Amino acid sequence: MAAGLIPLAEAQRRLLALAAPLAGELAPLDQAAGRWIARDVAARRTQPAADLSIMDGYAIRFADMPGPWRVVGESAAGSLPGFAIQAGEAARIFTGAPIPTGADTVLVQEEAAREGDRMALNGEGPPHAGAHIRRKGADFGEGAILLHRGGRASPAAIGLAAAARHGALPVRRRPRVALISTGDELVPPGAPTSASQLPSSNAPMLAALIAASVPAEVEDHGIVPDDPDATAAAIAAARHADIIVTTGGASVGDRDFVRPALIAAGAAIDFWRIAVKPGKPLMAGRLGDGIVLGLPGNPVSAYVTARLFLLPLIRHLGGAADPFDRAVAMRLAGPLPATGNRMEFLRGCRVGARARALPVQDSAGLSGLADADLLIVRPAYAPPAHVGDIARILTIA
Ligand SMILES: Nc1nc2c(c(=O)[nH]1)N[C@H]1C(S)=C(S)[C@@H](COP(=O)(O)OP(=O)(O)OC[C@H]3O[C@@H](n4cnc5c(N)ncnc54)[C@H](O)[C@@H]3O)O[C@H]1N2
Ligand code: MOO
Repeated sequence: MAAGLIPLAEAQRRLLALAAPLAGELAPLDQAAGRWIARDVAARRTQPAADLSIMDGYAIRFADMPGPWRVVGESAAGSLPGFAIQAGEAARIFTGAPIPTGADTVLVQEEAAREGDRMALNGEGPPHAGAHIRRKGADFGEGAILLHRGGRASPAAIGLAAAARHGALPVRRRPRVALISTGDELVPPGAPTSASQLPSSNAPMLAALIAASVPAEVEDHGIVPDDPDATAAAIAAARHADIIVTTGGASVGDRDFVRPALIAAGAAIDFWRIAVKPGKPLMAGRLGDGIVLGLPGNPVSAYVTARLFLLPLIRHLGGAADPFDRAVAMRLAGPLPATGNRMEFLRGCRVGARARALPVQDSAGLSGLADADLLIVRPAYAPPAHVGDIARILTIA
């Protein structure tokens, strides 16, 4: 591996080792969605709570097939039938209604002919005893562990929690993320620019990436000029955050003030510079109770390192058991050159079921990043790849 550059997996491991998941709190279901479960959650009821009809029709005894039957009552969702059926009797029943005692099968109404309290078979009838009944406890029983610590409160998990009589869920606090953009050349998005200036695109891009991906409270601390005092002041103003993210000023130039400013503020830098392209000058460390993550200034480098480090760190602090994006395998639609001493993340597009790298791979090229719908992951020191070879892919939403 390249001298001094930390391999991706080691850097990711070291970053997550810098801090433990945040405290848990009980959040109402609408506040819990998308966050991670802080402790196992058990069902507070059995679902269904009784044997229920899956269809509109008649509750019967299968032994009485093929009828006819005398209809002796009705069962609708929301109340328990206060009667039982005997031999030769049926009960009108609706979807979701409890099965009366004595009945063991539901005959769907499309296969029944009714006249007054007489009902006869008008079709094939139920195939077996127990047909069209959802059994008590078929979904879950009271006391069963339904949601596990470290799992995500997905939309389905929120529905499951509600069904299990939980109005709130134990989840981790949302990480607070402070974004600091550094560079004399930067102006706020939308402001006029001269030939020596450019709009700061990293903070809005990162805020949007976080909003689309993970639960977090994001604060944009704006643009800081390339100046040691201004950089120190910006870091001091962001110290309450769980994660301070800087972009730019992370490389080796004389005007790269972020690392010295962090060290002066008391940060313990754990690593700097990784064997990843784009994204080499990534820096990570601890500052007080928080984590500082210095992303490169080049916008594509900032995006890629945010995907590889910032989102997993937010998930880790947020309590996720599995904080990393999973790569999927796809065949290549075009050849790729050999790689050098860094692992590469190439911007690419789907071509049918295959992946093709875009022709220009500039780490400042936002139009290419916006066109891309995937990143092709290439190991360091890989030989050229050919059409049809299998590659690892990270998707871009
Ligand atoms: N002699 C060397 N020079 C460079 C090296 C190196 O190893 N030796 N590494 C290069 C690599 S790789 C990268 S990536 C860049 C990253 O450097 P920095 O993180 O210090 O970033 P800056 O120099 O401040 O900016 C780089 C580039 O990105 C633009 N930028 C910065 N912030 C923003 C923003 N918020 N929005 C939009 N664009 C931004 C900035 O204007 C620069 O053009 O260093 C190489 N150099
Ligand atoms: O690490 Mo840099 O992002 O390759 O341009």
